[in-house]
Amino acid sequence: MILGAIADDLTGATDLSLILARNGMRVVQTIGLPDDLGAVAAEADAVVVALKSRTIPAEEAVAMSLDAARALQAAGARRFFFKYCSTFDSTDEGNIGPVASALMSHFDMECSVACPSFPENGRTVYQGHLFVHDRLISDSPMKDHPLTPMRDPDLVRVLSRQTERPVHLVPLATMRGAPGAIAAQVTATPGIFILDAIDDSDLRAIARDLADLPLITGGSAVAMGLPDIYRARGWLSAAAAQAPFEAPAGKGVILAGSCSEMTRKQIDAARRAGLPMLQIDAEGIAEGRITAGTVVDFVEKAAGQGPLPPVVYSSADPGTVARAQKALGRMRAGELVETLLGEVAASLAGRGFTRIVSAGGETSGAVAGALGASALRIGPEIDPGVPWVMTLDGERPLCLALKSGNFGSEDFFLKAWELLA
Ligand SMILES: Nc1ncnc2c1ncn2[C@@H]1O[C@H](COP(=O)(O)OP(=O)(O)O)[C@@H](O)[C@H]1O
Ligand SMILES: O=C(O)[C@@H](O)C(=O)COP(=O)(O)O
Repeated sequence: MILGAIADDLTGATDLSLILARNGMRVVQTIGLPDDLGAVAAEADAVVVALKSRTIPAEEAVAMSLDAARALQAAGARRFFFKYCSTFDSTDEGNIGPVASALMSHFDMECSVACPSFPENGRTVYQGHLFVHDRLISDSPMKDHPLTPMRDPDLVRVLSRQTERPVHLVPLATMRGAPGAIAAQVTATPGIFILDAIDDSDLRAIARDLADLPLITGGSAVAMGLPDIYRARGWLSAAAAQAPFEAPAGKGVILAGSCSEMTRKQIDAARRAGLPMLQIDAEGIAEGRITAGTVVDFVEKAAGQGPLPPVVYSSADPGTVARAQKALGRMRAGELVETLLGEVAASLAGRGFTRIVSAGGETSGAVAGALGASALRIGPEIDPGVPWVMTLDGERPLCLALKSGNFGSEDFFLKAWELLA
């Protein structure tokens, strides 16, 4: 293994795994830290460990991430990547700053870099400011995210609030300067450097200049240039022929806990296309009106009535979410929904469902956790950042599509199904 990556959520890990696989690395993604990481790593150029550390208390996220780093190191990783969201999802308490800083200390580094840029999905960084398509992030729907509302677009300022290390900017002019210019700036002063990056050539310049940093932190696309550099050094084994990705027969379901604008559009598109729909909500779960049992009954009946998978969604507009959070507390409202969707997924898997689309990072973490999946193989790409994946453990393989809330086109749910057909 060359690259050991630590991702702060599951959909983010899948996104990174897809980019590395697309660029020719043999990738295995784990969910949490399995006991046999060494065995998993023996067959891979990169291992991506998916944590669920984005919104937990910072000290827990640090401890979890350090455990992952130590395990990846013991399994032979030579370079490390800390993956977080392309929308830099975090709060003033963390967890990007505390985890990046702790990993830097672990690897004995005075300086490293941070960059969420993902141009293919419309995330760019200019003058240290994060844009989502044509808007500053603070003017995008991310300002109303249920757990990590992003209301400051200046990443130097955002990260400075999360770490005591100095935070600096590498401006676009340096990013596009002569080879070596980025490395020269980054290694001249201690601290974490936010990197401007507005297209893929900027991301490839990061790999060219910084592939020898023990740790790079960023969104998935920041890793896109690393496989070519490793290959040029003869570090990658010739890719063995991959077994075809054959989805197991069985019924399917779509579970959506993301409240992002894009997921809500995807739900509307699914409704228009005639998919059976069930809306759930946090207060209904808290009051016992909605249980895993009632939801599973609906899904089983609906799945028996036609070829299209049923959709269960808690996705709601910011006003509705805010009311639930006021009544129940922000974290509790989220946990109620996540736990229920996890229970539903596990129950359906036990009843012969083999294809599950899950929308939302935290949601997908809860769903995969409840399914007991611990390792995934990356399959065909549905939309940028979202592949079908197959569980590698358990008695029967399951096909999962773990969709970041913001990713995918409006017809994502339909497209996902067509791809398996
Ligand atoms: N109706 C709702 N009321 C309150 N919280 C909700 C509701 N629906 C979903 N949530 C919570 O919002 C969070 C969405 O986060 P996540 O699943 O990561 O989606 P995204 O990928 O869009 O960030 C989850 O914790 C989820 O349980
Ligand atoms: O970088 C990204 O945007 C994604 O890989 C990601 O981290 C997704 O997080 P969620 O939006 O919470 O699914």
